[in-house]
Amino acid sequence: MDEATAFAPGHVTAFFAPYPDRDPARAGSRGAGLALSDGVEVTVRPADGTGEGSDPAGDAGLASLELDGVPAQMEPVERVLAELNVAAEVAVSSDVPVGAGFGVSGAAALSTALAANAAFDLDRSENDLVRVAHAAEAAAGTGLGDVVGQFRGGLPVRLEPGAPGYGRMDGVPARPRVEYVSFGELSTERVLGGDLDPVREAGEAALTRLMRAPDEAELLAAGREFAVEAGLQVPEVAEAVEAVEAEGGLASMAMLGRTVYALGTGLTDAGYDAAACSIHPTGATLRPEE
Ligand SMILES: Nc1ncnc2c1ncn2[C@@H]1O[C@H](COP(=O)(O)OP(=O)(O)O)[C@@H](O)[C@H]1O
Ligand SMILES: CC(C)(COP(=O)(O)O)[C@@H](O)C(=O)O
Repeated sequence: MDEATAFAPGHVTAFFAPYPDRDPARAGSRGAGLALSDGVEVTVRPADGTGEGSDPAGDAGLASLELDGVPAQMEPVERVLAELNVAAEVAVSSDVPVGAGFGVSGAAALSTALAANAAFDLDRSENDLVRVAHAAEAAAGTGLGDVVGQFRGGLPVRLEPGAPGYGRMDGVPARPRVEYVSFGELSTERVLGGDLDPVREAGEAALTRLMRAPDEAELLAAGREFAVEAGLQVPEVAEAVEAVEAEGGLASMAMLGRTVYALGTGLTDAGYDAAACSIHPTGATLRPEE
């Protein structure tokens, strides 16, 4: 095939308990979040234009990457192509801001894996491609739980950490409208490189709370409590969450970004100029051939 395109939903983590591991396929997080209809589309094109199988010359990897038309770097994408042993040009376009808690790096890695498999006829299974993307993301230090959530869709719950074969998923059976406002980036690498004990403790408490009553309101409430307990809340987000609650709505902080998300019309009701989307029901997918 000349080229292939895949889509992965943005993934907002409501709360997480990180479990790093030397094996990046076993590394991951427990927690829960929201897979959004807004997300990331990736087109993969063989660098030599032939698209015939893997690259025996040994120069496999990323030939070039554009993010919304501008040359950019994304380590998880580079790692996916190196692991799949193909040389490709990658074009990423994102509906959601990068570095702001929507798991753009995980979505780009997962879409790249799905599209590269099609473009190069690699004959890998979906679980295998998810594992490659998950391990690339964990090894790059840009995320732990986004890829498996983005593959599942809905309101994914990570009961056990890790790629397919190691992790275990569940979900919250609801499909709310979601609004979000982003105030900017928060470094995932910096938080994951810091003291994870308080984050893990708060994440475990939030997961226990959610699984007692797994609905959308509890997901938001558990996320709100987690942000405070884990010491991750940032002032602009806290202010917006309070403004939404003052109008009777539910909001919380997107991990890990300076981003607030709300159910329904919570942010517009509080006077914010918010983006709106729905829950992505099925998760990441190859775009059908035209
Ligand atoms: N302009 C940019 N701003 C922020 N990150 C960028 C940009 N261009 C490329 N990147 C890459 O995008 C990824 C963002 O991933 P991450 O920090 O996990 O944020 P997100 O919350 O979107 O997943 C990183 O791999 C980073 O190197
Ligand atoms: C919270 C995070 C560790 C990072 O999320 P992001 O900054 O969106 O890449 C996520 O991967 C998770 O495990 O839940």
